[in-house]
Amino acid sequence: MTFENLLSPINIGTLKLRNRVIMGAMGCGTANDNATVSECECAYYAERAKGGVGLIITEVTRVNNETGVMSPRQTSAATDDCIPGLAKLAEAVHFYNGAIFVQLHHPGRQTDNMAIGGRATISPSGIPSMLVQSECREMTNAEIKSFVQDYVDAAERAYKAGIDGVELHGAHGYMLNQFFSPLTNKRTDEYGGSTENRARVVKEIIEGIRERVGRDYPVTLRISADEFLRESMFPFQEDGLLLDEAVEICKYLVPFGLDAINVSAGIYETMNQAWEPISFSEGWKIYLAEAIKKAVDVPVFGVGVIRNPEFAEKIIAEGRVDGVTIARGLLADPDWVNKAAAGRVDDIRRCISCLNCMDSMIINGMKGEPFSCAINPRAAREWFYNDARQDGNGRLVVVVGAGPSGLAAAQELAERQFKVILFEKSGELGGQLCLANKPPHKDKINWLISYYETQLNKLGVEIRLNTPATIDAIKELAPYAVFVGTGSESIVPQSIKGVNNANVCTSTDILTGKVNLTGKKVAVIGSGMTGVETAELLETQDNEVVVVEMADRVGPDASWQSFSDVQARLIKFGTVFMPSHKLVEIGATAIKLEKTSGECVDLPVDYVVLSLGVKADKTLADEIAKVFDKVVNIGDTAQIGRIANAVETGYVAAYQLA
Ligand SMILES: Cc1cc2nc3c(=O)[nH]c(=O)nc-3n(C[C@H](O)[C@H](O)[C@H](O)COP(=O)(O)OP(=O)(O)OC[C@H]3O[C@@H](n4cnc5c(N)ncnc54)[C@H](O)[C@@H]3O)c2cc1C
Ligand SMILES: Cc1cc2nc3c(=O)[nH]c(=O)nc-3n(C[C@H](O)[C@H](O)[C@H](O)COP(=O)(O)O)c2cc1C
Ligand code: SF4
Repeated sequence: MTFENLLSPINIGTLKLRNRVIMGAMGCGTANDNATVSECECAYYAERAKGGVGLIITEVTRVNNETGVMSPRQTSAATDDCIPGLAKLAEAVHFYNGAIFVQLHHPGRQTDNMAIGGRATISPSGIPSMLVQSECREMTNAEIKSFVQDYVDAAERAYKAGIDGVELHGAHGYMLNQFFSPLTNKRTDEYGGSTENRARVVKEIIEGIRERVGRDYPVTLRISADEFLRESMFPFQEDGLLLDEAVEICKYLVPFGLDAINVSAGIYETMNQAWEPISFSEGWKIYLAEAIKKAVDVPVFGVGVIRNPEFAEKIIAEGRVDGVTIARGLLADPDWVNKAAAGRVDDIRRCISCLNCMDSMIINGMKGEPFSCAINPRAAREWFYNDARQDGNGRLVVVVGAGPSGLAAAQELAERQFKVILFEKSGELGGQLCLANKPPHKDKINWLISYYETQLNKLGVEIRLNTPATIDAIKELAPYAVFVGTGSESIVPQSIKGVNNANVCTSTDILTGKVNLTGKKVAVIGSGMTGVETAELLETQDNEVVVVEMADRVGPDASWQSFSDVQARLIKFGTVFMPSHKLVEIGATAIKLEKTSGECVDLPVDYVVLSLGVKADKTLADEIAKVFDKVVNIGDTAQIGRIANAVETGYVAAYQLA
């Protein structure tokens, strides 16, 4: 397939893009402490420009440093001292013939009071976000006029810096979205009421920018064309902004000087519709962009789980959208466009929608560190891992274990031109990925397994399947270094009476199909991601499932988005959740659970599935460490974690091998 539509140029106003792929904005947390653009940020975006993307949209960029702050190392365009950094960024992207817009943003009510110096957040009607729950107050009419000027001033700074255009962030429940939406805008002045009044603030921003920098400077709008409140786990009593009205807003605003529309969906309380967990299918919300495209005469871009060039090509060829916006796909693989153009589709490392990037944006953000990608350890770290050395000189490295840590290590070592022999005791690559792909809706995990399989074969890694590594076998090879990624195994606490009974197994047994249950009443013990995903598989196999959790809430350590996605489906199945209950004894027909109060209850069940986490078996690792000089433990063998930990430890150790 040649992707002739996807790779054909398109104009956004006066700006000609080299193809129809836009990199969607992602909060990356790579700016300097004073919110100016850093070298790390330039390298991160430059890598995507080098990878061939048509247009890059930066992360949410502040237009106001007082009420408009979201996170510590977020880029700002709110003051003139930001102009030199933005100019450097423009240069870095232009060097690779790319184009870049700054996404101008104000969070309104969707930020923490502490992030804005303890102030109340501001929004059109002072209604607090149910998710963020920050104190919030209504903006005065004068404040709105000043806010418009903030946007105009920031756009002028981008213009002066040589940035190619600006995207007004009117999506995802932030300030401009708060003005658009009848949920958050109950004003009775000229900025509230009718659709036009609710869009007025953006009209004034566009007019102000046009007055300042002329008609030719590209200005686009990102809009959540449906807030999906009906899908929320929060108790909304109204519909918020729906597609029909979003279409009207776009029709109304375009004539004031918008050059393109970038269509997304969702607000914080419906963030699974904004940045989707693994269960959402490719391009599921493209129909929103399609509807807007029918109503306006400027290019319209659609977003959401676009992972394959074939899919992107198809929706453009069918005239549903003018181009695609890809966010996480370009985080996971900055060379997505170049690989598609070269017909190397199999080489694309497709994003698996695990949302580690979003979780890390929040957690790392608090520590002042950039976000990260579970499967691309260089993402937002291109500045640090910038040395593509080929210095292995054929020296032999043995990698033990073909889980994600071993696979990532083998790939980097082979790229450095070490000779790699990979021992795997099972008959397939992937380690626990071959369990992670079994629950419903998790087939994207297979993309990662096949990516590594393709890469390792191309790189000439010698893969020895069905071959447990032994000290003797490794000794015979006299390796320069040994990497040990033997993973982990399920925890089965012997302190629980009856844990070895015939009616007890682990989630691994269910996922591998070693134990097949149907028509049974099953207690899944432990409500981490593996527990609830196993529960879902059991529900699809016609079992009646109870999830038992010792902590006072289910999914205590799980990522909220991914967990709530599975939980919502389990609720529909009728799964019962029992937090604050600790398993103490297993009998043939019932289990004994201890409540936080110390009281014990009996729960009749046929079968018990333990999902109590994993522990590393380091026996082999310890033996290897005694015999060989250069030994590195990676993945769960080094530290129990998830894919992100496995891939990062494998890659970094291979990158650093001296
Ligand atoms: C059901 C389930 C779902 C999951 N879902 C997710 C998810 O959605 N997202 C996420 O981030 N993480 C998920 N995880 C966790 C993730 O899969 C693990 O964190 C990751 O696989 C750990 O990688 P690893 O390389 O350290 O070890 P493993 O994946 O455990 O791989 C170790 C490999 O070493 C091999 N091995 C062991 N001993 C030897 C030996 N002596 N010789 C040769 N080979 C040996 C094993 O056969 C295995 O293939 C899930 C885990 C499970 C069980
Ligand atoms: C970590 C992360 C940060 C994001 N930050 C922004 C942002 O700053 N501005 C924005 O408009 N959208 C943001 N988004 C949404 C993405 O631009 C995109 O719309 C969404 O992830 C769905 O598209 P994808 O499947 O191609 O990633 C973010 C998404 C993620 C995962
Ligand atoms: S962290 Fe996960 S969701 Fe985010 S870009 Fe990487 S693979 Fe995709």
